[in-house]
Amino acid sequence: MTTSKSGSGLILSLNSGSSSLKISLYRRVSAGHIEDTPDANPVTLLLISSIESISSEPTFSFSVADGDSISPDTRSVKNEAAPDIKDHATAFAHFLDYLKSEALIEREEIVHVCHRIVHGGDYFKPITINAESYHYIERLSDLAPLHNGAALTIIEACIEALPKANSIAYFDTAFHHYMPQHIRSCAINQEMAHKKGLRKYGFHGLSYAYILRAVARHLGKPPSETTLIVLHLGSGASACGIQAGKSLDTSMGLTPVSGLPGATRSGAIDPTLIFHYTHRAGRLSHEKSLARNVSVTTAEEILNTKAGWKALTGTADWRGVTRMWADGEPAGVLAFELFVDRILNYIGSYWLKMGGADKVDALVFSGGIGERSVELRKIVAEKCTCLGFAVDEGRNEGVDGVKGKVVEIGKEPMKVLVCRTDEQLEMARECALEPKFWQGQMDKS
Ligand SMILES: Nc1ncnc2c1ncn2[C@@H]1O[C@H](COP(=O)(O)OP(=O)(O)O)[C@@H](O)[C@H]1O
Ligand SMILES: CC(=O)OP(=O)(O)O
Ligand SMILES: [Mg+2]
Repeated sequence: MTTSKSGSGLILSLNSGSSSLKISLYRRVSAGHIEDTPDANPVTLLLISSIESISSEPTFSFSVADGDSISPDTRSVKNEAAPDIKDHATAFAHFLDYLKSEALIEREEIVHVCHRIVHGGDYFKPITINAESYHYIERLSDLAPLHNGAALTIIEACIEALPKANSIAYFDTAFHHYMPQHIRSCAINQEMAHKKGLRKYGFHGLSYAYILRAVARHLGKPPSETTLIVLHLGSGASACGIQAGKSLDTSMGLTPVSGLPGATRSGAIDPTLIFHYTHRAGRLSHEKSLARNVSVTTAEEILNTKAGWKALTGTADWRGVTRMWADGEPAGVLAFELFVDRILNYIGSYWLKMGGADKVDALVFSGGIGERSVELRKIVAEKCTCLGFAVDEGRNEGVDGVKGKVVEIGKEPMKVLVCRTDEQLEMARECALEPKFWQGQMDKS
């Protein structure tokens, strides 16, 4: 264990996903050694923890890191069911209790807590949490019903448990801030659109920023010259066309419900469908599964929590869907084929928009499903053969056994990659590189 009780400069990074809470603790390296280059790694990982399947069968895992790698044989490795966890706030409380019981660090050593906030609205730079920014993020909760409210409950818990630490919000939407106007705009009355902020924002931006840098490094190119089609496939799934280091287009929209379907989300549908689904669409929902500070209509509640592969198959876990598909169960076959079909919509679109084989450097899979589903990667790549993408079966099946951030699974001519995304590291890195967050901090490392 590399933590020291006397040291300072610890950064806690919290990533509230729709089905998970991922937590990493880092030490900022000595300020004298920090370079702000795309390759700089200004933090050292100390420990990592995650709570997955929060709203179904929660599991808690905790590992102590050895330098930059996780050492699974250390005494504090845990991976167990955690039935006491009900939501993100209780997940975070469970983590803090475990940290305390292991006495690995003094909580006072944590200087900054980085929070992944999915919807940042007009904020596109990290911002310290104060009353004003807290309320701004709170007002956006209805535009990310599975995320912002849950993240705010964790911010509150942090302020209480770590009163000396500074809470900083990092936004998923920031990476997409400079999407061209005609791509982020909707074909509606523009006066209304501007007044109410009705446009495409895009999400998973911390993940895309991390992937861009990791893949560019792998390819030996500057990020600003790297063009990728990236699939971030998890409980929330999205695609992004990254052109010369910038988000050109992405599949999620005003909220994370649009684009690809997810574990409990519908993805893009005809906007009038919901009025034919229920005559109560516009009424306020009283659904208890959403965070207490989220207030949405029945339509939004249905499309966010009662759709996706959970609605199609009864399970929100892609592993279960894959089993059903492999067994030929009609519901599993429908969910699997539907997901593949929708993914192809975006690959084809971004391929065309970004100039095809001459320009696109790679197709990248990431997120809980993209990083782990051998079957999904194989079938998506097979469907993209006409674009020059192909997967090497042995490499595709062997991904779990290969270390590193980026794994090659393709065959010539086009690159197909798996990137193990790390939103926590993306936030901690930005935090460590931002001088204003460290002014007045003694560098004791
Ligand atoms: N071995 C696996 N094969 C396929 N899918 C997996 C596997 N392990 C986890 N998953 C899927 O990944 C999803 C979680 O994705 P992740 O990106 O970690 O979550 P979140 O969207 O909450 O951030 C789970 O719901 C599960 O369906
Ligand atoms: C934006 C989003 O859907 O995030 P996640 O996949 O982490 O739930
Ligand atoms: Mg996620």
